[in-house]
Amino acid sequence: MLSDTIAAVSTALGEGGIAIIRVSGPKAISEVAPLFRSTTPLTEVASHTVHYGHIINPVDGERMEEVLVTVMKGPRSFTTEDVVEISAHGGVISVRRVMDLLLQQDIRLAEPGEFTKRAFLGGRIDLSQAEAVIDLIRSKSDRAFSVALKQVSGSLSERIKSLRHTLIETLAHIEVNIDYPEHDVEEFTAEFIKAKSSEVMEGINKLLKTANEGKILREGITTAIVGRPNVGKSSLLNALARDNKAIVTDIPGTTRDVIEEYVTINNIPLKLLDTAGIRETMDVVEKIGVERSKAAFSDADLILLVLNANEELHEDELALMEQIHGRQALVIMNKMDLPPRLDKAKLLTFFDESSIVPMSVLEEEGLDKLEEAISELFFGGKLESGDLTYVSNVRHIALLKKAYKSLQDAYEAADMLVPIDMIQIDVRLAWEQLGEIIGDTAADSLLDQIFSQFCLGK
Ligand SMILES: Nc1nc2c(c(=O)[nH]1)N(C=O)[C@@H](CNc1ccc(C(=O)N[C@@H](CCC(=O)O)C(=O)O)cc1)CN2
Ligand SMILES: Nc1nc2c(ncn2[C@@H]2O[C@H](COP(=O)(O)OP(=O)(O)OP(=O)(O)O)[C@@H](O)[C@H]2O)c(=O)[nH]1
Ligand SMILES: [Mg+2]
Repeated sequence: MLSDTIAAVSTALGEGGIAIIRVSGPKAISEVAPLFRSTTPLTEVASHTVHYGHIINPVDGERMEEVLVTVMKGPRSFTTEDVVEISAHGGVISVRRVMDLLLQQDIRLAEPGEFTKRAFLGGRIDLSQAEAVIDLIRSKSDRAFSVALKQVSGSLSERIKSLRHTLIETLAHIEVNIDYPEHDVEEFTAEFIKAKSSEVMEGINKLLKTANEGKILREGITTAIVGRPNVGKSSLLNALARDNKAIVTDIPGTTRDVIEEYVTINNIPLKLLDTAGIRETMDVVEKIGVERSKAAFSDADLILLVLNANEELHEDELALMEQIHGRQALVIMNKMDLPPRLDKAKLLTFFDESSIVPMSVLEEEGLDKLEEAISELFFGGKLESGDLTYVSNVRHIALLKKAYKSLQDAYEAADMLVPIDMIQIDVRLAWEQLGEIIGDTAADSLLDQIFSQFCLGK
């Protein structure tokens, strides 16, 4: 199969130390060679070697950029094709000059994710490994990164393959029974199918159990800091982020827009949203801010309701507490450094003692208690340690659930001694659904959809 030769900038655009331009495809070496002047022509260098030289304009020989060029010959490369990487001086112009010349050769601009797609099509990685490459780039905490890195190396694929292996054995057994019914007793095959389906269902369940934690690791806990104006919401965001990201003043209504900040607490990634104080207002801008606060409030996985302990509860706060009912939430009694005026007994009609955290953000009191309460709320204090194999991708979760359902159908059919060839259909379906996770049985449209989520140059 002969594919196009593609090129893209693989480093972040903008000013930087070095920019890497990646070229992959059957003509990578022959098409870059005329643009590269060095002691050895590119067509003669050994694989996995680096060469100093200049990118030149092939028309007049003008030096366009000073570079290092790496050659990796397929199949021993990331894409499994011939790969040439050009390390240029970082910067917008340098990258443009090199890219312009490349695209005048028989080379086209790569689509987002196309290098990784080729690694997949070349059989170097399967689909779940390729998807983990996006997770690597997007991960927001060390642990999420470690989980993704393990999946890139094939941890989830191994599990899926082993489950599929069991299903193939089962299908083979069924096949024998259909072809040579005299060799087998139908009841015996039914028992065999039941045992094998249970075994695989158990394996699927084990993976699905990691989904919740996996999703949190991957996406972080969306945490909305809400409350009335001036209670100290922005101060809290700054304290948790250990940064002065949000503007803090003693003027109620300071925060107008939702401010986002990623923090990790005991290895749990949190996407913190500081919101405008919720109140009735005539100010047009503040009004929009309050609407956004309410939207953030409804979407959040965790709500941090901030109260001013120096004031009595306001009716707006009572209304908020009503709405919080049934959600994951903590109440922060802020400004404990001031004389207490808030009636804690009233809070206890809405919340457990353990969900109420007294603090003084100003004096940095109680921050550790809040961090403890958050990790306690989500993982009983700690993330499961040890095994880093998680399913976190919604596509994988949906397919695991489908496969589980198919096997449940197979199990029940076997239990009722339904004709074997009917049961075979369900087992085969489960095998295909699991296969879709690793891309063994995936449609082109699915591949396009997955790889288009990547950045350009990946
Ligand atoms: N410059 C550069 N850095 C990079 C990448 C890249 O493509 N280029 N990667 C990509 O995104 C990641 C590294 N991943 C890679 C994985 C496999 C191969 C590779 O060439 N594998 C061959 C040869 C292995 C060997 O010689 O032992 C193979 O598996 O056959 C390269 C990079 C991160 N850093
Ligand atoms: N005494 C005391 N003052 C605090 C404390 N936390 C915050 N403040 C002060 O309260 C005022 C309001 O703080 P912000 O963090 O801007 O409050 P906010 O809830 O974000 O206010 P809006 O954005 O207007 O909704 C500032 O003057 C802070 O310095 C605290 O623990 N004790
Ligand atoms: Mg604020």
